[in-house]
Amino acid sequence: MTSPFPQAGGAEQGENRREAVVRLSGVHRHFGDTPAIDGVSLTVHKGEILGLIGRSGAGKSTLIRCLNGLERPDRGSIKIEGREITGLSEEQLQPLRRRIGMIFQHFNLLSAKTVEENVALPLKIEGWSTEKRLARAAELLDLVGLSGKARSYPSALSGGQKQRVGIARALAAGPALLLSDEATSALDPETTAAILELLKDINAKLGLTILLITHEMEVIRSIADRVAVIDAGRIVEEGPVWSVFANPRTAITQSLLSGIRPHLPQHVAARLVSEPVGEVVLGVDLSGPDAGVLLAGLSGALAGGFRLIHGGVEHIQQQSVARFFLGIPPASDGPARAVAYLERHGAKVEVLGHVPGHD
Ligand SMILES: Nc1ncnc2c1ncn2[C@@H]1O[C@H](COP(=O)(O)OP(=O)(O)OP(=O)(O)O)[C@@H](O)[C@H]1O
Repeated sequence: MTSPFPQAGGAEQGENRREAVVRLSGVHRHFGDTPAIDGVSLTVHKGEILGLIGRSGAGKSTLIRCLNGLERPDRGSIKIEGREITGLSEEQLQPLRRRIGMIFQHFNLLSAKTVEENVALPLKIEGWSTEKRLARAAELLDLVGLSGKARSYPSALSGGQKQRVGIARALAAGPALLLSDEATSALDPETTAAILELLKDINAKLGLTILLITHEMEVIRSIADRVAVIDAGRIVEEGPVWSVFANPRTAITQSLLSGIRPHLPQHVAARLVSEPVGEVVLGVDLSGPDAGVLLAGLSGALAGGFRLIHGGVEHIQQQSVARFFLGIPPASDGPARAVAYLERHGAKVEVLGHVPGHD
């Protein structure tokens, strides 16, 4: 049987890496005075997982609706697999919509149909025979780890299982793109991790291209290759996930990251003063291979030592991304030497203030 999936595979995948599945150029969609989408240019490359993150009202839903042709941009271009969709009629859009599989926050399963019927439904629309549909549904349920549930009804499933059915259904017709719209927002952390792991697995196994819409940086960190940050209808920052985590340039990205990046503990922050009394507190950001060994080196370079107040090193896409807070004794040239040492090793250092009493 030929596979309905876009195939992954060594060299072939490497060559296709930069091929665009979706390309938006200068897309605008205004509602009265509200620029819901305000000049968005964004490309989703074949085989990648692109995370699109933004706060409520940033324009994510409008962008999705433009992508599947439910909303027409005021201007700009949207290409799916190289084909311009903005001028197409409803009828012309139908086959293109089927190139995009979608999964949703609330799963959107049909409660009166069994799991296998839900999964097979898109194939009915494609005109597949019952036998072929059920065989494909069985294959997909196996892929998402739900082989034993084919005859169950959605009401008998957990949230995580329902989303697995949603994923199987979205993949049924062999889409070019899987669009995940807040697909884990209704799930607990453990189930979220399992579903994200499954998406990552399918991406690796099948080379499936995924556009992941979310308001949670945690989700982006777990599985995305690249991230684009949308704010007030504009893409304000875009890049490899590790790079944006290591060096968020905009206030909105910093704010979206604030919940999951180490920050100076409140009780220390409350005691910070600007006058040069007591220990100097430094905020240090560093990405790259040196992050893990930097502190050992700093220890050797500073006669008076230092205090690790908070923070650590995490690994994103095989890159180490470090963020920590140090207390340096004020004596002699310790703080200046610490800053010079850290900057020499590529760290971004911020002098946050002094903590009186910590001498
Ligand atoms: N049909 C509409 N009519 C008028 N304004 C709209 C319409 N759809 C969206 N908007 C406005 O466009 C902006 C972007 O909305 P959108 O729903 O795309 O944001 P979002 O990022 O998806 O938010 P959420 O995460 O809350 O769903 C908001 O200011 C919203 O009020």
